[in-house]
Amino acid sequence: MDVEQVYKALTIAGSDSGGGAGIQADLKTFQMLEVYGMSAITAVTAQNTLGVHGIYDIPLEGIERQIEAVLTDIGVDALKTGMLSQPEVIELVADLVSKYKLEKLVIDPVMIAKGGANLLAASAQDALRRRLLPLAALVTPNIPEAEVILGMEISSLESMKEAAVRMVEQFGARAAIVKGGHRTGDPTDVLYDGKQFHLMTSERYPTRHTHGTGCTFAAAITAELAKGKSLIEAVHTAKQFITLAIQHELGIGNGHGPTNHWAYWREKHNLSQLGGAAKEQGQL
Ligand SMILES: Nc1ncnc2c1ncn2[C@@H]1O[C@H](COP(=O)(O)OP(=O)(O)OP(=O)(O)O)[C@@H](O)[C@H]1O
Ligand SMILES: Cc1ncc(CO)c(N)n1
Repeated sequence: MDVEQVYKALTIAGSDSGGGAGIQADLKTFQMLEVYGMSAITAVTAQNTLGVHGIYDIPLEGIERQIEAVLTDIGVDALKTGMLSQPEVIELVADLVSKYKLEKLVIDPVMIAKGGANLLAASAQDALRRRLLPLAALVTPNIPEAEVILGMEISSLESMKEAAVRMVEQFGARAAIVKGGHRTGDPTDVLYDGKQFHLMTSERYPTRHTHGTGCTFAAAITAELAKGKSLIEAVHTAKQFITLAIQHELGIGNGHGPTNHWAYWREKHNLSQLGGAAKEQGQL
């Protein structure tokens, strides 16, 4: 029987005890896209679907050792960053990405959780712009994050395009995708790859269960890049992955619940979907 190659991806991010965002969302996504997932935890959050109840930063040395342990033995085909919390963590990640010449770096510039908790110190914004963006193969801001990074208002498709171009031309990312989840109507994400725009629109599902959508989307892109897919192919697969994950919400928790990380795999294998949406529609 044929045996296929194993591809490896690393996430450097915060832990979400509720399992819907952060490290947990990333590892679930890597697994469902058949990529071997590894993690370096930057902060532990006590979190559920109702909000963030505590944040406990991991000492810098502990973060460095996790990343070095993975890189010096197992190696990575692609990596992503999520919640980096403090400016020193950004400096450390930038140093290690340069030291190990890691090319396939996806930066999800996580700043604020859906419930409003701050996941990136204000003092870290400058380090993010100065140190991390120039190393990014792709940066994946939502609209409020792009507004903070660029100091501009984004209220139209045209300004989303301008924001994506500025991430590349002014801050040195090789590509940028500005996500449209925070606008009304069917969400359009704007990708600028340094040469041209690619617009991706999906149906908007009217659900409150969108906790961790950004993490899941960026993790899916990272997994596909790890397999050697082109940026455009990776983003298209990730868009399908996140759209199905939102469509087939699990209906877990009393607040903003997680997305369904099984949905893409189950659709691909022609299996019926798991979850709360089916229950509400009377199918269970
Ligand atoms: N209700 C929805 N229906 C369909 N697609 C959505 C919906 N909300 C967001 N998306 C899509 O999900 C992806 C993630 O976008 P979003 O803007 O929600 O990220 P985010 O704000 O960084 O997420 P988070 O901070 O919760 O992790 C994008 O492709 C976006 O278009
Ligand atoms: C740990 C963590 N990372 C990222 C987000 C953003 O969704 C979150 N809520 N929690």
